[in-house]
Amino acid sequence: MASAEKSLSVFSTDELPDVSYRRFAILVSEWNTDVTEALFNGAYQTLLQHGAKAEHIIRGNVPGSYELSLGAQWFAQRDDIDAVIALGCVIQGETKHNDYINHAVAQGLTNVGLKTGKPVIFGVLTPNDQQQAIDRAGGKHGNKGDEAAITAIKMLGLQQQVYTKF
Ligand SMILES: Nc1c(NC[C@H](O)[C@H](O)[C@H](O)CO)[nH]c(=O)[nH]c1=O
Ligand SMILES: CC(=O)[C@@H](O)COP(=O)(O)O
Repeated sequence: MASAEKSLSVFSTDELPDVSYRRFAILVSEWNTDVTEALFNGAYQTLLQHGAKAEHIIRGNVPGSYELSLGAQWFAQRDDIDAVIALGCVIQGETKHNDYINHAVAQGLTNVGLKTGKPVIFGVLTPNDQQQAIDRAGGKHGNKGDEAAITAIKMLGLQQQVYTKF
């Protein structure tokens, strides 16, 4: 289902876990900052709205989305971080550079999650143009930052369920 058919900011909040004690890292790419700041604000506010504490949320900036994977690994390896949200915006350019970035960061973030066993959320927009990015960072299709925050919360709930013995 394309974002155009489903708002990135509309989701079921039934059965969300208590995250008042959970600690989150939010990584933000410094490319396309008008977009990534909107993604950050969406993610940050959504975490607060669903029970996370401001003092339990740490922000880190990376030069570009390609660096999100290493930044995520550094945070995810910390004992006091429960989940990492990686935010970026890679707009298609004239060459295939965006493809290489997107594939690298998608695989890189996946690998960090699998290696650490912690939720590492892919909050990277990969639009064809600036308008598509704006539409997904608080525009007509919602905010992928909101979606990334809810995804982190839901995965922590699943983790708690899985590791709670009968
Ligand atoms: N063109 C975009 C980039 N490019 C920079 C890379 O992410 C990386 O920082 C560089 O290749 C050095 O390793 N990054 C974005 O996040 N968005 C873009 O549109
Ligand atoms: C992916 C980007 O937008 C940036 O690296 C510039 O890309 P290009 O050189 O292909 O226009």
